[in-house]
Amino acid sequence: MQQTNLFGEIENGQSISLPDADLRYFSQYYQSDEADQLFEYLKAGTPWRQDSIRIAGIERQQPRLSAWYGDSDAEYTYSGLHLVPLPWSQQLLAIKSALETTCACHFNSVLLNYYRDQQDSMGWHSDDEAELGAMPVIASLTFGADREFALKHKTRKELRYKIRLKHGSLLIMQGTTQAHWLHAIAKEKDAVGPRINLTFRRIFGSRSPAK
Ligand SMILES: O=C(O)CCC(=O)C(=O)O
Ligand SMILES: [Fe+2]
Repeated sequence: MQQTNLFGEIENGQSISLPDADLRYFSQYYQSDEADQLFEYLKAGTPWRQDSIRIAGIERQQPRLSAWYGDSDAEYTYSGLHLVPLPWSQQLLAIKSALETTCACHFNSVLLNYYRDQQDSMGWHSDDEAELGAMPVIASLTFGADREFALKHKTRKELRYKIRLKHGSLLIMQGTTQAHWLHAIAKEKDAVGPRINLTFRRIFGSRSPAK
């Protein structure tokens, strides 16, 4: 993790100012050698699955691999897919603890997504499921290839934003971001190497409160 200054802030955090959103970006939350190690560890050490989800009654394989870790009671359902968490690894717990200090908040689960190449993607969505509460804090870490993270406002169609999330970067989405904005990772035309993204979340309504 980056050095903190006297005020406990990470030097290179920057706010992305968009209406109705609260976004902070740390382009080098992990320095490249540590980010390289985490990428290799996560790629090789995660039991990746390709789940199917049901959209408008049609069953489709997700265009990426994923895995869900968390406290044993942090179950999560979206698009008809019910996810039961894998138990935390030491590495994921260490990352979680660093992020909790940075965000001054608690997480009880993490969704890992593995985009194998330029053909893998994630469609437009908001992370606004009821289990995440009204104004979720979502901490999104990226390892591996740069991919474009696109945002569009739900009602003000002229408002769009794109950022290439870098290896070792952290994007924090909080406040009203999920209520007002959609986000996506589009397929790309040119060849792109593998990318792993981790979104740390806090699921409410689990059988016991998050520690
Ligand atoms: O891969 C990313 O950067 C986005 C992942 C995402 O939006 C999600 O897991 O909900
Ligand atoms: Fe998302």
